[in-house]
Amino acid sequence: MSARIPTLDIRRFDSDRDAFVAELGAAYREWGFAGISHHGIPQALIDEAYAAFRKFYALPEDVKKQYHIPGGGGARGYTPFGIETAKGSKHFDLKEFWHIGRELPDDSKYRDVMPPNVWPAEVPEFREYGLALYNALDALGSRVLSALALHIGLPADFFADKTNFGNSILRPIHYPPITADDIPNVRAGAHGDINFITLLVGASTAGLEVLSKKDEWVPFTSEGDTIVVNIGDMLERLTNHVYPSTIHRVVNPPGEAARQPRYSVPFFLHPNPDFLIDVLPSCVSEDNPSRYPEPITAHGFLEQRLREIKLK
Ligand SMILES: O=C(O)CCC(=O)C(=O)O
Ligand SMILES: [Fe+2]
Repeated sequence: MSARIPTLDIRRFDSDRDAFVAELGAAYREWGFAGISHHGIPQALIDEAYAAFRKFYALPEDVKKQYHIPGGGGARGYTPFGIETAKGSKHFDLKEFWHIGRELPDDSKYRDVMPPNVWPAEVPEFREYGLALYNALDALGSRVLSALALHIGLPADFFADKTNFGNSILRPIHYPPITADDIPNVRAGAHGDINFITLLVGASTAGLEVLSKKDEWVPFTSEGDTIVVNIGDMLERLTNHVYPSTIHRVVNPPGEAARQPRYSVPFFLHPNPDFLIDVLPSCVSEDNPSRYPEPITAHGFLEQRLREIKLK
């Protein structure tokens, strides 16, 4: 495998399925990351959503803080600068962010663990474009999961009824300009994502780095319409590490470039809260015995991890 993270054209999932699934599967086994191009999400939607998110972050701090929900674990609304801290890190990340969750009817059985969204009144279009991007990435994520399922001998629709009420989050992030010199903090400390898979749209400003199997940091800046898609800890656990949740970080740019802000929008695709993460039999072998004899619900796993990153 080359020292470059592959990018694949997802239209081949329809036109050239077997080869596409094999190549995608190989990329994820090696890197836990791949680029996905030709995904069909309109650039206009991505641009409109980014414009709305930027407008929000340009608001005064006291206005933004009105949308912070104390004790809410950052699940919905705004989380100010200086809170999230990568697991095991001494220094908080240099970012502020917003969480958009799934829209559910109030009588949904998942309502107790998936609270309603909040929306910033100052940016009325935030809701429309945020939800449209949420739904588009949810649909794209389902296609990637179909390919990942086929590659490990599961039916293409294996994940459909396990993610249809997934506790997924769209997270517009703002990394403000860095004005202080010699700070120990980085924009995002080295971490693995918690969820099934993450789809990162528009990571076109440099900074994202992925830890290779040789323990080398490999920059991954997407080009054109490419969306970066990586495996999270829940899918790593379910697949007994066949699909690795790869450590990544966002580094501070050198010199003057640090004075530029960075925006990015990951979509964390989660399973349904009551999905039981129990190692798949097809991912257990003599060479790779089960690493997790005890199953755990997706919600139980999430709670544990939120405490570790200081959001709970
Ligand atoms: O901003 C980025 O490019 C990556 C963000 C990230 O890794 C995360 O929020 O989990
Ligand atoms: Fe991440």
